[in-house]
Amino acid sequence: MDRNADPLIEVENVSKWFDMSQGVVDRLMGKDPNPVKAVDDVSFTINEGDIMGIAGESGCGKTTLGKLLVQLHEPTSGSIRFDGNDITDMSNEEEQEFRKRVQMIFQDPFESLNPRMTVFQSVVEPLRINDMYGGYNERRERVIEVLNEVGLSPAEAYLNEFPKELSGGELQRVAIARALVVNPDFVVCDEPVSMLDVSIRAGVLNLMKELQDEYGLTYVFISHDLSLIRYMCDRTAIMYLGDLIEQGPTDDVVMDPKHPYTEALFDAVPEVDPESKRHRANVTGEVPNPRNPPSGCRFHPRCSKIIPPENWTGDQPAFRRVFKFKREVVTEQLDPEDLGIGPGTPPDRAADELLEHGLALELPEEHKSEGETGTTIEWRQLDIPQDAEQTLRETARRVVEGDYDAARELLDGEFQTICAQEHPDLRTAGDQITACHLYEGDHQKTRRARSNADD
Ligand SMILES: Nc1ncnc2c1ncn2[C@@H]1O[C@H](COP(=O)(O)OP(=O)(O)OP(=O)(O)O)[C@@H](O)[C@H]1O
Repeated sequence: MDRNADPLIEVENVSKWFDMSQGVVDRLMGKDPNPVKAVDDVSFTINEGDIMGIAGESGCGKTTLGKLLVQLHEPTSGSIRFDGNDITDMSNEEEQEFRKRVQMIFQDPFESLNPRMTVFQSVVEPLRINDMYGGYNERRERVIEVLNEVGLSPAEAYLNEFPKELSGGELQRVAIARALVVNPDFVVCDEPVSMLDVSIRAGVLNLMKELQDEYGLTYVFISHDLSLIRYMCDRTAIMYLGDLIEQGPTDDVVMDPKHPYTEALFDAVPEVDPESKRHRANVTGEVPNPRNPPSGCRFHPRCSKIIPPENWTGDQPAFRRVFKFKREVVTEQLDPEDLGIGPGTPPDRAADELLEHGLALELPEEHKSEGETGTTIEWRQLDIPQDAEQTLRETARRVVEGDYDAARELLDGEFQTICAQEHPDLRTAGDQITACHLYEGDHQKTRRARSNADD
C-alpha cells in the first residue's frame, strides 16, 4: 500500500435501493412497498494500488456495492468517481474505456463462464469486444500469455477445453485470465475462492497477489471470510444491513475494532489471533429484514454495548437486557403461553417467570458471567434500579393479562437509548472511521458505557 497514492475510486453517499413493489395492484393487495436498502449512503475512497476488503454477514450489501463499483448497478443516489470521472455520467466513448479498465471476478466460475465456449473463446472474447490486440494471431498470443500468467500452462493444452473438462481451480484461473486479458487497472473480486477446495485456495490467492504487482492492479476483495480479508487486504470496510459501519487499515480493524459489530464479527474467527487478550464482544439474534431496518444504529437490537440513557443508574449489562425485554414486549414477541406460563399461575409468579425469560439472553458459553446458567438468568441479580424494576414488573403483569397496549403504554418513553434514536455519523476513532455512538457526544457517558460493557 502506498500512502501517497492518488485516489482511484471515490464513492460519495452512494445508495442502491431495490424497489420490489410491482405497482398499484401490489400495494392494494397489501404487498410490502418498502424498498430493500441494499446499500445505503455509503462513502469511501480506494487509492491506486490498494487492496480493499469488504466484509460482513450474508445479505449486508457487499455484492451490490461491488457491482456498483464496476457499474453493473446504477446507484439510486450518490456519485462514484473512477480516476476523477463520474461513472454514472459517461459518454459512450468514456464508458467503453471504463469497461476495459475495470473488471469483476465472481464467486462461481461455473456460472460466470459460458459452458459452450472453449477456454480460448472465453478469454479472447473481451479482446474482440474491446477491439484490442489487432488480428487473430496477436489475440491468440495474448490469450496464451495470460493463461500462462495465471498458471494454466502449457496454455496451448487448455485452449480447446470446455468448462466441464476443468476443475474448479482451473476454471477460476480461466475467469481471472478473462478479467486480466484486457490489462485492467481495477478488479472487484467477489468471494473469488469460496467455491474452491480449501487445499487450493491459498494458491489462487497468492497468484492474485502476484498478478497485482505485475499488472499494477487495485483490488476490492468481497468476502465473509475474515482470515482471507486479513491475509489479502491493506484496508477493510465492514458492512451491516447496507451501512458501512467501520473502515480503516486492516490490522487496526482486526486488532482494535471500534464498532461492536466488527468486534463481534472477528470474535467468530478464533484463528485470527489466539493470543489476543482483548475483551471479546458478543452478538445475539439474526440480521433484521433489510426492508425494514431498525431505527437509529441498525445494529442496536443485537449490540452488546448499547448505551443506557443519562438517567439510568444501573449498569450497562442490565440495561442491555431491559432494552431487549422492552423490544420483545413492544413487538409482542414475548408470549406467556409460548413460555409455558399457564393461566392458573398466580399473577406475581407469572410476572416473575415472564421477566426471567424476557431478561434472558442467549449468550455463547464464554460470554456468560458468573452465576449465569443456561440461557436464563436469576434476574433479581441484575443491577436494575428500583423504579425501573417496578415498571418492569407492572409491564410483565400486563403482558401476562394479554394487555399489550397497556404494557406498551407503561414502556412508552422508558428505557430510551440514543442507539435507537439517532443514526450515527461516521466518526474518526483511532486509525479507523466508524459509525457508532460510543465515539461521539458526551465522553463521560461514553466511557461509562464502554467500561460497563467490558466488565
Ligand atoms: N437484484 C436485486 N433485487 C432485489 N433485491 C436484491 C437484489 N440484489 C440484492 N438484493 C437484496 O439486497 C440485499 C443485499 O444483497 P447482497 O447480495 O448485496 O448482499 P451480500 O452481502 O453480498 O450477501 P451474500 O454474502 O449472501 O452474497 C439482500 O437483502 C438481497 O436480497
